[in-house]
Amino acid sequence: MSNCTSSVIVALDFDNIDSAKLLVKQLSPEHCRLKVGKEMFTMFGPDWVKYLNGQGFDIFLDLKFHDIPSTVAKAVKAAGQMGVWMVNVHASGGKDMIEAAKEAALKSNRPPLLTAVTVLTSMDERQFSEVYDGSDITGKVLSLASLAQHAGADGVVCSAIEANILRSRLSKDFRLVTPGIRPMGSSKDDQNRIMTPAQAMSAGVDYLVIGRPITKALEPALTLAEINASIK
Ligand SMILES: O=c1ccn([C@@H]2O[C@H](COP(=O)(O)O)[C@@H](O)[C@H]2O)c(=O)[nH]1
Repeated sequence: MSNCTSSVIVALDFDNIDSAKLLVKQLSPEHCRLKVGKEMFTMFGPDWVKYLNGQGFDIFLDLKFHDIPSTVAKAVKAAGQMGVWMVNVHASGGKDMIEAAKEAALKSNRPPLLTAVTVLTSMDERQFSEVYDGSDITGKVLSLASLAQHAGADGVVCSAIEANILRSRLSKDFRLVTPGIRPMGSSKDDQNRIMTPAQAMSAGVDYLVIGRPITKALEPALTLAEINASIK
């Protein structure tokens, strides 16, 4: 584990490892954690995660496993062996799947935190209603988060918009990990449920996942420093 003092997790979504390494060299493990997602893991695999770990960063492996319990358990075990700090599954995979994932995580020497994705932050009401009938986003996030907590997850991935209600209904140490974070004035891209870093922290979020507003900034380290200052 690093001695990170920040709540920011920088999402590394690059199709080129040299560009990603150039960015990482400008960042410090004290000032942020890093997230490796589907694109970079598919292209560069466990070696990329080990490289970042070797630079001293805590790594959130964001592969959002969603499969039968035994398959997810084996994937989480493999993630634990890679030494990641956090790994995630889809909460909609159900209680048995989350329990199996948690059991597998606990078998690691240094068990990763297990979080469960509720409703993707890119989803607005229209997209949501095309997938789920007869419920609203907040209600669905709350029910998936309660399920995840009862199944032993350490927290959920949700939008900061839901943080207030989750904080009031779930245990205090249940981690809220929120993508869809946009500093004032930055493009929302394909995110729909967004908040600024300061708004999210006031709503009770534990970790802010921020990708493009930092990775595409002219001066990523400066942008990160400004975000960190805004949430002190
Ligand atoms: O609901 C979710 C779950 C995961 N993500 C991931 O977070 C980052 C966000 O990147 P930005 O560039 O800041 O939009 C990205 O890697 C997603 O895969 C999410 O956005 N929403």
